[in-house]
Amino acid sequence: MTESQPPSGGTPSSPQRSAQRPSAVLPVEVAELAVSIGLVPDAGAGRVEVTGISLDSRTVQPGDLYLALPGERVHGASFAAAAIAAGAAAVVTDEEGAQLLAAVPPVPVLVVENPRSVAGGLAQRIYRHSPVELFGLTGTNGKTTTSYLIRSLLAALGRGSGLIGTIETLAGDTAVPATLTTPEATDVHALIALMAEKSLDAVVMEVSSHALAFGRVDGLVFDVAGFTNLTQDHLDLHGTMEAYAATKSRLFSKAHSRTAVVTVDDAWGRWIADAAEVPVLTLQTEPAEAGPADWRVESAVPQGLGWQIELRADAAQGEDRSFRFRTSLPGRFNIANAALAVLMVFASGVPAEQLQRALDEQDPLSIDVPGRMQLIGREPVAVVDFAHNPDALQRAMDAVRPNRPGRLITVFGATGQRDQGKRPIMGALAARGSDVVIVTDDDPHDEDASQIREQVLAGALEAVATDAPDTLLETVAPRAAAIERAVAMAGRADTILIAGRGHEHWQEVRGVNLALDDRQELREALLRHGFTPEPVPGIES
Ligand SMILES: CC(=O)N[C@H]1[C@@H](OP(=O)(O)OP(=O)(O)OC[C@H]2O[C@@H](n3ccc(=O)[nH]c3=O)[C@H](O)[C@@H]2O)O[C@H](CO)[C@@H](O)[C@@H]1O[C@H](C)C(=O)N[C@@H](C)C(=O)N[C@H](CCC(=O)O)C(=O)O
Ligand SMILES: Nc1ncnc2c1ncn2[C@@H]1O[C@H](COP(=O)(O)OP(=O)(O)OP(=O)(O)O)[C@@H](O)[C@H]1O
Repeated sequence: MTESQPPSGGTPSSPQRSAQRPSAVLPVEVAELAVSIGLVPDAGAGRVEVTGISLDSRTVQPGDLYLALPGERVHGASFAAAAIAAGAAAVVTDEEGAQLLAAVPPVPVLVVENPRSVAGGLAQRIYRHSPVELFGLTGTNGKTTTSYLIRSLLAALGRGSGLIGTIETLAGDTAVPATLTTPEATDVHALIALMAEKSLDAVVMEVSSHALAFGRVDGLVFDVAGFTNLTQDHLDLHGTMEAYAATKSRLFSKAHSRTAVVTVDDAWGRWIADAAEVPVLTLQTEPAEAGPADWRVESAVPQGLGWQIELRADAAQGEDRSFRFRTSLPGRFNIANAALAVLMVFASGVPAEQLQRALDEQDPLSIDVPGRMQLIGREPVAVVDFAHNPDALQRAMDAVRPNRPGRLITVFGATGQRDQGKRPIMGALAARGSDVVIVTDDDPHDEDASQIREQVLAGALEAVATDAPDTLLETVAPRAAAIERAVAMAGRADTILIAGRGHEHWQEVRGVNLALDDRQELREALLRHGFTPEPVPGIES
């Protein structure tokens, strides 16, 4: 099965502010919603009904409840008039928002201390839906890959599932590019209701640490929650690794899950497993880290670009049980992703024999995941990968490093307005792990791109000055030109790794989304230099 169509099958473009909603929502009285958030409704509110909820005036539909949140940049109440003009039937805000509402608005206004904290509960009440099984994944790296693997495995078991994640939301035959990894609570509940309406059996979703910090999954209880790993990222939001881990661990509280599978290859995984309030199956995939675990990867033998894997239950589990399966995905880390996918589906209650049969007969873990270790060329080996934090970059380099004569040429940059501390670390890792490093732009957002490059380069230069003296460093600012440069210097025996943007079709520079797709650029550069690229699903040949 291949999932690498361009989202929506349409022309790749910037993500749209989309409001995917179920088609039929029974109206709910504002008075009932007011009571649910601890307010005493005034007399008029009972007669007003709502059929949807949005926290963005630009996605308000007639009959919506508009949730006016205090933002980092602006208060949502500034857009209440626009929301009401678009058909909002009522507004929920805080004291500050209420002050900002210009005249007396023509719709009921509910005032609460923290409107974000009521978003999930309100959305849940508005979009009541029939039950669907929920799989939720958290961790620094591997969420997207593992969620595609779970979805493919569920399909092999004859179960249709929707997907909510970094790349896109998939609801039946509809694919919409994502703006956030985990959408806001208002949109998450609408999406799940839409998927239930489409008679999907399950929803697989990525739960970012931002989602847990900002209540985006409030009101959701995952039947199976999964943890991949925790390494440095997002410290701009969390401050410390301890705070980052504590935020992740909220997924494993009784409020958010029923059962869990936790990868315990790193100490943070052990910490998450110990802190969990729900029953946990622990999974160990790195043989070197042998410690107690309910399940462990017994063997992983390279096969093609991927792996043949055996996953075995610890004897203490009572039964001699194992699963054998293949994945075509390269890189040692994909052993962990594949094993987690299998165990999460097993933990959902699928009988072991049925699961093994689906693994044997349909090879469901051999799929393409857009922009994740995607092979664009074989001679030179040319790979696009979404690695955008230190651990992912290290693992991506380890996965593609040539075991033959030939150099590793790594092209990457760092994103603006995110965890600045990781920039020099990634520069140093790249310099130590590659023969040539080309520092370029990623998503500078509103930051000065040249300063970001300098911070990356500072780490790389330090590594060259100390323990990587032979590594060649270059800076080529425009990303397309950096890819061209990498291909221009490559011979057939070399390997090119383009890290960072993966599946994305644009680059955000000062609020403007500029069209750019690493896979397309790399493909075209290979052709220009007389190499033969691989066909890439969703990318024009
Ligand atoms: C840091 C963060 O998460 N910020 C989120 C926050 O933005 P903000 O507080 O700056 O909002 P604002 O621009 O001040 O606007 C205030 C309010 O007015 C509303 N508004 C604004 C403009 C308008 O015309 N109409 C309108 O109604 C906004 O929807 C918002 O509710 O509230 C917004 C609306 O809900 C979010 O879109 C926004 O996410 C931004 C886009 C973002 O980039 N978040 C990233 C960091 C994020 O969440 N990433 C994670 C993890 C990714 C990973 O693992 O790599 C994710 O789950 O995607
Ligand atoms: N299990 C893993 N351990 C470490 N690195 C991984 C793992 N899985 C994937 N990676 C690396 O991380 C990159 C991102 O993978 P993926 O998109 O699956 O993770 P993610 O958690 O969804 O990340 P994000 O939330 O940033 O989208 C991959 O391109 C790869 O380089």
